[in-house]
Amino acid sequence: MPDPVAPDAPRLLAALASGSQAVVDARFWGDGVDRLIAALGKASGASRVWIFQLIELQDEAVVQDYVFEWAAEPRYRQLTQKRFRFFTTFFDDPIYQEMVAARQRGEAHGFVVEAMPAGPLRRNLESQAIQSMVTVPIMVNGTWWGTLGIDDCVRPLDWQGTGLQALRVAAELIASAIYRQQLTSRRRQIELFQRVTDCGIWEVDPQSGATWCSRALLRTLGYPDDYARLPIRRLLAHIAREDRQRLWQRLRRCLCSTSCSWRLDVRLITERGETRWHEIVAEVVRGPSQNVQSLAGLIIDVSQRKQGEERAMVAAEYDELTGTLNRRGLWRHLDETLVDDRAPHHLLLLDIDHFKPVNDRHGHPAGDALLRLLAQRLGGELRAHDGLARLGGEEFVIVVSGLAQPEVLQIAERLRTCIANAPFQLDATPDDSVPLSIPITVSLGIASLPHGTTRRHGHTLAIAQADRALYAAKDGGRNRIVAYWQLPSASDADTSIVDAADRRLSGRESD
Ligand SMILES: Nc1nc2c(ncn2[C@@H]2O[C@H](COP(=O)(O)OP(=O)(O)OP(=O)(O)O)[C@@H](O)[C@H]2O)c(=O)[nH]1
Repeated sequence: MPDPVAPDAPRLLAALASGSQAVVDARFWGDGVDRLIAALGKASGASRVWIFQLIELQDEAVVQDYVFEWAAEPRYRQLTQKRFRFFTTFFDDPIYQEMVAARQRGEAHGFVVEAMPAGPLRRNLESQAIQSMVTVPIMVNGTWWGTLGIDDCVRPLDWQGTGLQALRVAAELIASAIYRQQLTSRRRQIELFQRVTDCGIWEVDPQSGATWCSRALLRTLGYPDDYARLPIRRLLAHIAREDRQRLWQRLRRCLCSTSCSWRLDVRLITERGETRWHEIVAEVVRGPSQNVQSLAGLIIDVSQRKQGEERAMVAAEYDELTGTLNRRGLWRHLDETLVDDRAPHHLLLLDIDHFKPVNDRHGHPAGDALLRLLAQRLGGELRAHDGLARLGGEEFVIVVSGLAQPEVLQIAERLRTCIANAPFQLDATPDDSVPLSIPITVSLGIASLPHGTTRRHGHTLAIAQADRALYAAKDGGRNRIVAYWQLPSASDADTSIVDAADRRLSGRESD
């Protein structure tokens, strides 16, 4: 066996210098690596320089891919050979298994094949006509990413000393190029993700109150991309006042509990002063003693979704013909209004007198137009927070709060007269070629919304009592008001009428 020769160290160091410049200058990191390994190959006089990337480390084998190569002559080329595409090497040789374990620790190996103990590894190298080999692991961010290797198929090269140190530096250079490339591609992914999803990224340090916001979020809020400090209070000032309280509550609840994530819709005030709905998605990172170490997440522009939800809510809770609340909307309005259990609440049931002849004489479209005008006129007489709903047909419900019985009777009287005193002016319809003036009257039944019962029962009872009062008003000649408490048979315990009202409210009774 000829004596091993050492590679020419000064030439290797010069190659390292020119190669490292190439790595720094290259627009695409792979081009720089190609030039570095070519410089190393030429300076060492070796047959081949290669880089394997680690794909998967298994219990019994390692899967790698051949990703870079420089060859002194075409006959030394292996990169294009199919057998090196995602190839698996089994640990059937303990020397190889130990080598893989050492690579994970960042250790290099140099060996002359003829001096190796017999076994699968030596046979493998001999089958490739390799006389000597050196391998240096490429450690990216402390983890074995792949291996830089040099094969000599002509001489036994001895890679100790300066030669090996030069290769270690080369592996470091390659690792930093890979790391830079990983960071760039991660930044690109984040930017793309933000552009596509209209979202920003944020992080809060609960100890110091310091925040970090992604560029997109800073831009949305009107700060420069590289804005240095944005204290949490300043960040929260961009949340609409009505939502800030909810957000604080959620933050406090999360800090006191063991929950790890939450979501909340808030209105965000953008740099242009626009208010846009955003969804905050938060993830809590806790330490070993459950203490909150950081709070981070996304803030996603959901204004389009909110508009859709609002449109759906309007469609679900408002009457298509008149624009007033429908039955479902009335239930929600009652639920919200009756939260204040101390104020008196009253329910007025209003029904057009002899509406059928209007339809019969002028046609359904004229009847519809009249219902629309009636709703407008009633709305004009009511306060913004009074509820106006169409139960169906020509029957409306009005909910008034905070007024005593005499005042409620006055309101009902005002509604009755404002309708009876001025006929409704209708445009010409297919049935009537001239504009119409239709006088109508309405009858009203009034009931108090009872306190101290379950909501559902209270609503139903009030509707039933108002219905009974309305029936009395119709019976008494129409165009009049009757309050349930004025009826001789009035009794809060009268539940026989509730079932009928229940049917009416849940729409089981035909309109
Ligand atoms: N144009 C129109 N008519 C409706 C609508 N819903 C119900 N109606 C009509 O309203 C009329 C209600 O008639 P009735 O229940 O007999 O009551 P009325 O004629 O108003 O008589 P009283 O209530 O007893 O004073 C019927 O002709 C229904 O067809 C609607 O959405 N549009």
